[in-house]
Amino acid sequence: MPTNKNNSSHNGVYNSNTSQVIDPCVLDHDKQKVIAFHFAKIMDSLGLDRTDPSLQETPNRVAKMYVNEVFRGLNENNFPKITLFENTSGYNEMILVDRIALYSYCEHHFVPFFGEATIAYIPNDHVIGLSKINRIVQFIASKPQIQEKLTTEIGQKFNEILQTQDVAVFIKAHHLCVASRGVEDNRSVTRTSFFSGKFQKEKMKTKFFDSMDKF
Ligand SMILES: Nc1nc2c(ncn2[C@@H]2O[C@H](COP(=O)(O)OP(=O)(O)OP(=O)(O)O)[C@@H](O)[C@H]2O)c(=O)[nH]1
Ligand SMILES: [Zn+2]
Repeated sequence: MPTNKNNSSHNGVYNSNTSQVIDPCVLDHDKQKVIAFHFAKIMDSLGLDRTDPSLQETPNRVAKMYVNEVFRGLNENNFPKITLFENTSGYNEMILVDRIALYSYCEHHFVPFFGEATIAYIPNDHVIGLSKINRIVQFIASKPQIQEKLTTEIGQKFNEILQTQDVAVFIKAHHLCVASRGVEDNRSVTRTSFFSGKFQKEKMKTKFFDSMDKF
């Protein structure tokens, strides 16, 4: 264990700027500070020298990344602003958005899984702004989970927002917990899908898969 003047052995919140440990009761609302404190402990347990200038800010950096970025989907207040338009043209065919970049985290190992999502729906009274589809997918992906749950949650969220049962979701992802450790298979890909309403019919599933970009 390295010796460290920033002392992680106290039961409190670590502040790398002041090198002080703060009573956690004072700041228990502040997730970032609590996470930084505990991440500093993890680093100490691994024998990392947190006095190294390159590592000094790592606990705060990781905490900021967890709360504001990669796990922002845990806080519903971060849900993106949604723009719906009246379906004035009476469009009643499938709308499909393909190749949506997706980054999530495996809840078992806390390492990323990433890939692409395809979303399709048949509108009722409203259509959604296209970029909002990407934003919703990215928001729901931004938390620790398994791919199956992510797929279902995205499908159900679009059912709710678009007020239509006719939704399909397909996700293709690489899991770093499979690729970079454990079985160390960096070739295998996991595919999951969600079908509701008309998309449960074989004909619509075929249409959905035929419309997807094959590359
Ligand atoms: N179904 C499902 N499993 C996942 C997902 N992400 C990771 N896993 C699996 O979760 C399992 C956790 O298994 P454990 O045996 O508890 O963990 P482990 O000892 O690290 O297992 P290995 O990865 O086989 O080394 C592993 O088989 C992972 O591949 C996911 O999105 N869906
Ligand atoms: Zn995993």
